[in-house]
Amino acid sequence: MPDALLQCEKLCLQFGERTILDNINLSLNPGEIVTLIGPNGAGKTSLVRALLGLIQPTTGKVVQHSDLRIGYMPQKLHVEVSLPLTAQRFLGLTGANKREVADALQHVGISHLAKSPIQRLSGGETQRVLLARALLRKPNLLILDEPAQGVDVVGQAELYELIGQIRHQTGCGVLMVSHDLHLVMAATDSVICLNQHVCCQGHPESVSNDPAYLELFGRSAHPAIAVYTHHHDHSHDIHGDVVCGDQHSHTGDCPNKDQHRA
Ligand SMILES: Nc1ncnc2c1ncn2[C@@H]1O[C@H](COP(=O)(O)OP(=O)(O)OP(=O)(O)O)[C@@H](O)[C@H]1O
Repeated sequence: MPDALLQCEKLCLQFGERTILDNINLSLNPGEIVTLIGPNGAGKTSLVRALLGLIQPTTGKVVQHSDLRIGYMPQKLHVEVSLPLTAQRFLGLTGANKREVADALQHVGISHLAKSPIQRLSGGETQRVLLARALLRKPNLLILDEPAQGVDVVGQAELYELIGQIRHQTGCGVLMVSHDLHLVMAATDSVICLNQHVCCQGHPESVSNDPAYLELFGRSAHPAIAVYTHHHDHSHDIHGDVVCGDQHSHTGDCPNKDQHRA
């Protein structure tokens, strides 16, 4: 039985001819926060879906701890506008009883919104409801897909702080997908910079010495994340494939392609 909550080894995913994920190795331990970052289309959600068992990797394997209980928070909540659904009732749909729902709402700091229709909640409040729903599963692993999407900067910082508190209180592991790198840097133990393959990974401080992130996202587009000054020895074509200096591609005969996966 592995000690890690979740691991994947040499995971590759193809859709048709297209390689979406290439040779991904990942390990997530109890109490650890790991954040996946990468540009749009980098394969972050696909990796999460493969880890959740929702899609089958083309090759490689996912190993889940036998005692794994995942609480999943999706990117967005889609609810019919005309549906009369309070936060309390929405959480009750999980099968949780009133006490459990009240505790979950309190845990995420929105007890006062229990009777509010969820369609009227702000972006940050809605994300907290989704987090409460994930917590009702009593998870030992939280998987959060862009938890601060649609939330203002102050709300984002509060949300990441809350996630950190939940980790400390419950000891759960956390795997996040995020574009809020400047905030996530302070909130995560480990960063994985993904663009089809793992471009760089490690402690936020060590990753910040590698230019991969700036190269992927563009310094001028995201000045707030200029903390990322890490070294990167290759670039990507429009499909996300690695392009060497001599224009050989990742899937072709690039002589250094194994180094590029480091
Ligand atoms: N079922 C599918 N069939 C074919 N291609 C898919 C499928 N699902 C995702 N893709 C493609 O895989 C690539 C990676 O998508 P994915 O959603 O994993 O990226 P992402 O990093 O999460 O992007 P974003 O930051 O925009 O959410 C995209 O080019 C997407 O179009």
